[in-house]
Amino acid sequence: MKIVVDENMPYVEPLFGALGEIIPVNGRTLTPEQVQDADVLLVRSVTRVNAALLDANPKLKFVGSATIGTDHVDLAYLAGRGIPFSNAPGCNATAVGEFAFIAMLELAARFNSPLKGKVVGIVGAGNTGSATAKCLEAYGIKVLLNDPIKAAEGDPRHFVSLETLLHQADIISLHVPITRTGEHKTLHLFDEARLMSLKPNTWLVNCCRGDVIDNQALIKVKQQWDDLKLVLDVWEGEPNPMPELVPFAEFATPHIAGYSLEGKARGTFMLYQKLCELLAIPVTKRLSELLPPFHFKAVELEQAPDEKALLQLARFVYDLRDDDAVFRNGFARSNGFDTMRKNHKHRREFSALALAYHGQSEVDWLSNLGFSGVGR
Ligand SMILES: NC(=O)c1ccc[n+]([C@@H]2O[C@H](COP(=O)([O-])OP(=O)(O)OC[C@H]3O[C@@H](n4cnc5c(N)ncnc54)[C@H](O)[C@@H]3O)[C@@H](O)[C@H]2O)c1
Ligand SMILES: O=C(O)[C@H](O)[C@H](O)COP(=O)(O)O
Repeated sequence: MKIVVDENMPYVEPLFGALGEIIPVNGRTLTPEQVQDADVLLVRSVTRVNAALLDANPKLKFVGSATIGTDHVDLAYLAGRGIPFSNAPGCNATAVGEFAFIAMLELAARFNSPLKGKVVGIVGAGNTGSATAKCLEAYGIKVLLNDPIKAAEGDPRHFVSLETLLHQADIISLHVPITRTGEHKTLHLFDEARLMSLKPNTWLVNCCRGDVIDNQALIKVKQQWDDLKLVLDVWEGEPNPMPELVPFAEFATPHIAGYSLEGKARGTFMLYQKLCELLAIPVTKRLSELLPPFHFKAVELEQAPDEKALLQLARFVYDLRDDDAVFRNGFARSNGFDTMRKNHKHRREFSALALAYHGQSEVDWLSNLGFSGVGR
């Protein structure tokens, strides 16, 4: 069995090695010739999976994408040909939630304006939006959710309209898929008019898809309103973000919000499980076997952390400033965006860090935030 795999997908060898011959490829430049005799194709978000790529392959048995988003895959085409497809919903939700939360803590520290006491509006209350809300609520932050689709489906959580959210939230975090048609389309959901309607001193975090914000309009608005603070992980025109926009972002990163080691491992593992199911063979590998130990065994707390100490703890796990510095230095270089993504030193999730403390009940919220081993 020939398994053609994006070379940026970790843990392929230990999971798929026994199932067939693994052929690593550059996902961004993958050609029909490279995939014409594949039995299995495993991609990430940079590969357009469509008729142009696959028409020449008569034997494909499975396509997997180790991602949450599916906007790069022509699902109707695969269904029409009867080729099973699976993505990895939720695989990197914790990573994105923690990324957004850490970004808010970083902004709070940079502008000496505590996160505690602010209201955060989350647009899109699926896996990543809910993971962000979980972190914020664990820390005692009021969260407003906007998701007209979930609301209409009868999701029991309380939802507000986008207008209410824009009016009441101090921070807005975007967690919608990119959709270009329909009643709830998200393409340029944040267009010039909506950006102009943001409250003074709003913080806007985008780690879903670049074109959910009209980036040209964002530049225009930022030229007028310096008090709008931006965290941008995703960009219109990836892998070539608008160079004028980058200096306007407080934190700028190359679409790596979901790049925790745990998230990437979960993504590959979910595809392994799916292929085993399709081939009717047992799942013999375990996700926990894949992850290396974290370099800090445990951190002992003398007292329950205040916001400054919480940021220090978060930085043990992931220091966003490092990725921001690398991005500013490298995004404009030829192939810079993709090179940064390829070479990204995958960070860990809060769960990798154990915390030790005498008074368990005072720090229960740190367990809810995701740290492990809290209390002793
Ligand atoms: N930056 C990254 O590394 C990264 C990582 C993971 C996911 N993503 C992106 O984030 C997106 C969201 O991921 P997810 O796992 O939360 O997906 P999800 O499908 O679990 O949730 C998306 C939610 O958005 C809601 N929604 C759709 N249109 C909306 C609209 N117009 N207004 C408000 N809500 C709307 C849906 O009802 C759904 O609940 C993905 O599609 C992907 O594009 C980016
Ligand atoms: O949709 C997703 O899951 C994310 O955007 C994902 O993190 C993208 O990463 P990539 O597949 O491009 O490596």
